Parts: sequence; C-alpha cells; structure tokens
Amino acid sequence: MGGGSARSALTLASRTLRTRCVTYLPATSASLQLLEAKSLTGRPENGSSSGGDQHIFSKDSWQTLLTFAAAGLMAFTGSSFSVAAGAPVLTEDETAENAGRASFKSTNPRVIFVLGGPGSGKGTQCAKIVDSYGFVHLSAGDLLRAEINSGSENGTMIQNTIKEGKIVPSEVTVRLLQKAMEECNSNNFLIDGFPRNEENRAVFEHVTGIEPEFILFFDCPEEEMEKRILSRNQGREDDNLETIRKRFKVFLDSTVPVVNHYETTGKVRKINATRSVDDVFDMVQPLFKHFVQDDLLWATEELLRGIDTGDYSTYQRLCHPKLTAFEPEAQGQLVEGLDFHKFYFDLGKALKSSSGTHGPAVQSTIVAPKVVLLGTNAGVVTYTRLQQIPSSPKAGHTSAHNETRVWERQKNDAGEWEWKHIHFHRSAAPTT
Ligand SMILES: Nc1ncnc2c1ncn2[C@@H]1O[C@H](COP(=O)(O)OP(=O)(O)OP(=O)(O)O)[C@@H](O)[C@H]1O
Ligand SMILES: O=c1ccn([C@@H]2O[C@H](COP(=O)(O)O)[C@@H](O)[C@H]2O)c(=O)[nH]1
Repeated sequence: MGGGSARSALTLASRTLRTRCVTYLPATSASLQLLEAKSLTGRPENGSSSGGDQHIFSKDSWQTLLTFAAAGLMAFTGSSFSVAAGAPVLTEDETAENAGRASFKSTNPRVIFVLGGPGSGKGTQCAKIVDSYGFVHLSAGDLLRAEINSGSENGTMIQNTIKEGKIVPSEVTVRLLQKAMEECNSNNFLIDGFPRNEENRAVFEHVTGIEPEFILFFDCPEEEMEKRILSRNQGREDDNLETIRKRFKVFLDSTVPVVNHYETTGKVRKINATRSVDDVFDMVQPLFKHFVQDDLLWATEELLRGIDTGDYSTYQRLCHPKLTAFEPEAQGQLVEGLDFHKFYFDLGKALKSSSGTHGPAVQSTIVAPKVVLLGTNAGVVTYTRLQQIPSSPKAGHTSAHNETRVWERQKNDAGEWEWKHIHFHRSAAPTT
C-alpha cells in the first residue's frame, strides 16, 4: 500500500497548489432531473471530447505505458507545477479544512459563470466541459424552462418573460440555482447564461456568498449568433427573429456590463467563439486542465492520509480493485489487487490494539509533486514522500520514498465519473 500503517496526520508541506476537492462527479437525482429537463427542452448534451492537443491513451496503450513506467523508461514531460522543497506547510486550519472536503461536498464550491450572447455556443461548450472535466452544468435558462414545465406558480410569469426576451426576477433564478447546487453532490459548477444583469450578480453573491473562479465569455458577432439560433431547431419559443433581436439588445444593455464588471477584477477569460465547435473547445481546455491537476493531487493526498491513519475504507474507495504496484514490500514483484495492501492495514490495527499505545501519529510530507495529465481521463502524480515514524523500534526515523501514482477517471456502476488509483511505483529515495 506504500507506507506506514500507524495512526498519523498528513502534513502537506512543500507545495504551491492549494487543492480544493476531489471531483467524483456524482449524478444525484437532482442532476438527473436537470438532464431530464434538458431533454424536455431539447437542449444539446452532445459532443464527445475532441481531445484537444493532448494524446488520449486507449486501454491498450495505457497498459504499454504502465509497462514503460514500471521499467523506469518513462520520462514525464509536459504541463506540471513545480514545488520548491521547504515551501510553506499548510496551516492546521487549512489541513482541517481540506480534511473536511474528503466528502467532496464543501461550503466552498468552485463556480464558473459562462456568459456570451444568445447562440454564442455556451450550452454546446458546457456539454463538452462536462464530458472532459466533470463539472456539473447548470443552465439558468434550462432551470427556468423546467420550472415552467413543472407547473409552478411562477410558470406563466417566467414563460411570458422568456417570450419577451426579458430577464426573470433575480430571486426566482437565484433560488433555482441555489437549490440545484444544494441538491447536487458536486463541488464544481458551470453556471451557464447567468448572471444576466448586475442585479442577478449582486443577489447571487449576497444569497450564496460565492465568488466565481472566473467568467468564461464566448465572444461572437450577432450575425453568426442569429444564424446559429435560427438553425437550432429545438422548438424554443424564443428562437424567432423578433425575440432574438430583443435578446441581443438585453444582452448588450444588461449582460455586457456584468462582463465589464468582472473585467475590472481580472476574471474574464474571453474566447473567440466564431470558429468550429472543436476549435472553440481547444481554446477552452487550458482553462480547465489545472482543476484536474489540482483534484488529482488532492486525491493523492487523501490516499496518503488514508494510509497513514490506517483508514482502509478510504484506501479501498480510491483504489481500483485491480490496483497494480511495485513497492519495496513486494520484493521487486508486481502485485495486483488490494489484498496485499490490506494486510498492512490489518497488521497496523492488530499491533495498535495489542500494544494499547496511542502515541503521536506517523506524518507524511509530499515534496516536489508533479501532476501530468494524459488526455482528460488519466494522470500521473509523482513526488517524494517523507514519512516521520514516531513509534519504536524506529522512533523519530524519517523514511524517504519516490512515488509515482497513476490515476484513471472511470465510470462507476451508477454511471458516475470518479478517479481511481490504478497503479503505483514506490522505491527508496536516495538520501543525502
Ligand atoms: N462553434 C460553433 N459553430 C457552429 N455552430 C455552433 C457552434 N457552437 C454552437 N453551435 C450551434 O449553435 C446553436 C446555438 O448553440 P448553443 O445552444 O450552445 O448556444 P447558447 O449560447 O447556449 O444559446 P442560448 O443562450 O440561446 O441558450 C446550436 O444549434 C449549436 O449546435
Ligand atoms: O439567468 C437567466 C437566464 C435566462 N433567463 C431567461 O431565459 C431566456 C433563455 O435563456 P438561455 O440562456 O438562452 O437559455 C432568456 O432570454 C431570459 O428570458 C433569465 O431571465 N435569467
């Protein structure tokens, strides 16, 4: 399993990234309702990922890759974040805060507002981001249309407002967004087509206390947007020339000022949306890759914390049942499955109960982590792990190991995406 089995805390030293959460992409009944709402309104959830400029490894090439990695023949290049050894350690509060995020649901969700004129391609790109980066897509327009279809008392008012291309009162939209976020077991949200005006923005911030990470803004000329909407053909009541023109005016008068506001805070990421769907997505992808790197590092930290605290259920949840490993304990052999690792968790528990000691915890420190993404569904995390072992016979001893951990994003039986640890390589680090 790669490490000590006694009770411990994980000190997250030597890193520049501040991790947020592990993306487990669970689809709750609420998100399924939203999907249903989408199909009712005929909105596209289309598009498999283009893969952008990265190589996407098939299952077969993945095995080859593992063989190379295992043989020490693989060099990790490409995007990474470097971390200076000895950089500041997380404070106790931050560590506790991160520990609280182990359940993936935090009070501090990651929100990206997706703005752009009507027909600029917001919904199309959001579907691709969901596919590749696992965000939950909340379209304010879809939520409002679902509210009409639900027979709510506000239904007629919302329907008339949409027909006129006007903006629905902020409290109605914010309430729908907040409810959808609360019902969704995720921490990563794309909020599409909102805030539509300054009041929307102020009410959302006031009610939820959430500041967006950034604003993804699709910039597209009116004639192109008009052409796209007129050929959208999804039976939307507002996709007619008269309402389209009104929507363009509302966009210019009310939504552009919101974008301008965020410009002043440096949060706008403007994308030229005139190109093809895949070309636009290629421009979008770099904005999301670091979230995946962040999540993979956090998943690794959670795994190590599980090892150090002897928490086998966490280890089992994060690891693929057929996890493969090269580690000193396996005497140079490739071991497969979790049983080999479970032995050490059981041993730790037995030793602790027989000795009855409750001494200080084993402490792991990750030094110089690097996260390399292989397409959008796989990634490799490498680092040196220092483990301070408080108990005898090696009391006060620090061990140093180089670890390479491979993660793959997979769909579970419920069809939900989750990161699974599929292989690791651990060897003693040369000491200085
Ligand atoms: N880059 C693109 N090139 C050509 N057509 C596109 C592109 N992006 C989206 N489309 C098409 O244009 C239409 C509008 O796209 P989409 O529904 O994603 O826009 P939107 O910004 O979400 O619109 P709205 O604000 O009205 O909901 C759809 O039919 C979609 O397939
Ligand atoms: O925050 C919002 C979002 C949307 N509306 C109304 O819905 C329609 C359609 O929105 P799309 O984003 O194009 O699906 C929009 O024209 C508004 O009338 C809103 O009021 N507030």
